[in-house]
Amino acid sequence: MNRDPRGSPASLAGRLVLATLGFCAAFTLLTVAVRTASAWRDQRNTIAAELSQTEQVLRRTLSRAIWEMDRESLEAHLASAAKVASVGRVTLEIRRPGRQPEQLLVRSEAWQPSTLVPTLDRELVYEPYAGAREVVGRIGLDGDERVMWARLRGEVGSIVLTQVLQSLLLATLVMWLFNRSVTVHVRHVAQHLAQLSPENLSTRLELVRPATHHDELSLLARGVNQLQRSLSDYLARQREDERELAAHRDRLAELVQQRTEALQAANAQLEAQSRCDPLTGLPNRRHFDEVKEAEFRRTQRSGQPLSLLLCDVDHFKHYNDSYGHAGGDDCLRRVGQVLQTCFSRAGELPARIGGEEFAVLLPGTDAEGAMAAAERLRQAVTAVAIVHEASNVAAHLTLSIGVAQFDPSTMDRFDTLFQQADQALYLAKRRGRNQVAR
Ligand SMILES: Nc1nc2c(ncn2[C@@H]2O[C@H](COP(=O)(O)OP(=O)(O)OP(=O)(O)O)[C@@H](O)[C@H]2O)c(=O)[nH]1
Repeated sequence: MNRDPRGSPASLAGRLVLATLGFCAAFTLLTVAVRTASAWRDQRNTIAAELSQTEQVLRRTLSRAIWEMDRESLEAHLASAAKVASVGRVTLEIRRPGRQPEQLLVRSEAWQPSTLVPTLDRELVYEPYAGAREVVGRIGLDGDERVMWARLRGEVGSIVLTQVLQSLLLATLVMWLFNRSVTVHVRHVAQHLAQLSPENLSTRLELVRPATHHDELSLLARGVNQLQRSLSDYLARQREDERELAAHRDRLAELVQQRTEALQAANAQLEAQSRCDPLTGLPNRRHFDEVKEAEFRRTQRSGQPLSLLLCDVDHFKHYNDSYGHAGGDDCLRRVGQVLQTCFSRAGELPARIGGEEFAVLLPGTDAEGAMAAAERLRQAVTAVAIVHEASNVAAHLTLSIGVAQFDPSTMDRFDTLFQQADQALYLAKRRGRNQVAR
């Protein structure tokens, strides 16, 4: 059950009953006041009627008793009149010709004069024979206020009792009807709403009562079911959108991955191409320069030997002139293949460093080893037998090779080693080409 912020039960039926009781109490007060005023009037009229009735009963007998001077009878009648409940006092004035009027007075015990109760005052007339009417006295009757109040109290008590009973019965009926037709269903709706979750939105709200009832509660139930349907549709759409979004996200991630891999491959290719001579496929001058410095420093640190071969195609200008530039390119390509074949061990670095110039870096190889390797290369190029008719050295293409070994005592830069290999190459050229010099 919901409770208000102060913790007291927030019962609609309870509040309705309190309001009904409050209204009934005010209505009862008003009704009691009106009915009491009416009862007051009725009581006065009743007492006036009783006084009049008493006077009518007494009139004749008293008139005769006065006429006949029957004092005993007079007093007896007066006493019986005083015994009537609503009569508080009886006053009798006796008139006789030639005499002072005489007054007889009978009153009930503790009677008090009051202006609230009715009184009655009549002449007494006696008619000893037809046509002879004579006034023999007066009779006065005063009502008894205490009797009127006692009767009024009884009547007001019954009025109050019936009104209170009526109010209580009405409040009970209202509460019972309200509980049965409203509170029970409102609680059911609240319980249904409290148990709702995205998983059970399809559970319809059904009021426990005949379906023929069409009122505000039916509207409420219809509204709740409509809202549940809308929410359910909305959540389904949202789930579908999320699924699509996730699929798009996965596809996007896949595309990004593919693009990244393609970019990385392209970068790697560019990186490789930037270090590769496109004509021969050998490492180019840039790659050679990077590696040579690293190997030079490593040799300085480790004390391992390091040798360098500088190779130059003999009379290549004539070759170009004889077989054209394309033929020259093809020739360079074949020389490159020979270099790659001869120096394929780990650490060996053959490279094209100029037009028809090649270099070979040989880490861990001393001068003798380098000389032998250079000779093997020279012979390998000769063995390929690339026809070079314009050469005055041989009928085939030849190589001149300069060899130098790193000497830590005299060399502090790679350039020094390079210069020494270049001088050896120059020497090989000068000695007649197609040879290895040191
Ligand atoms: N086809 C071709 N020719 C090139 C390339 N690079 C340089 N050359 C040519 O190679 C020739 C080198 O000639 P030189 O420097 O005079 O040397 P050489 O003719 O080999 O004479 P020696 O070295 O003294 O034997 C030049 O004619 C250049 O044009 C190239 O990539 N392709």
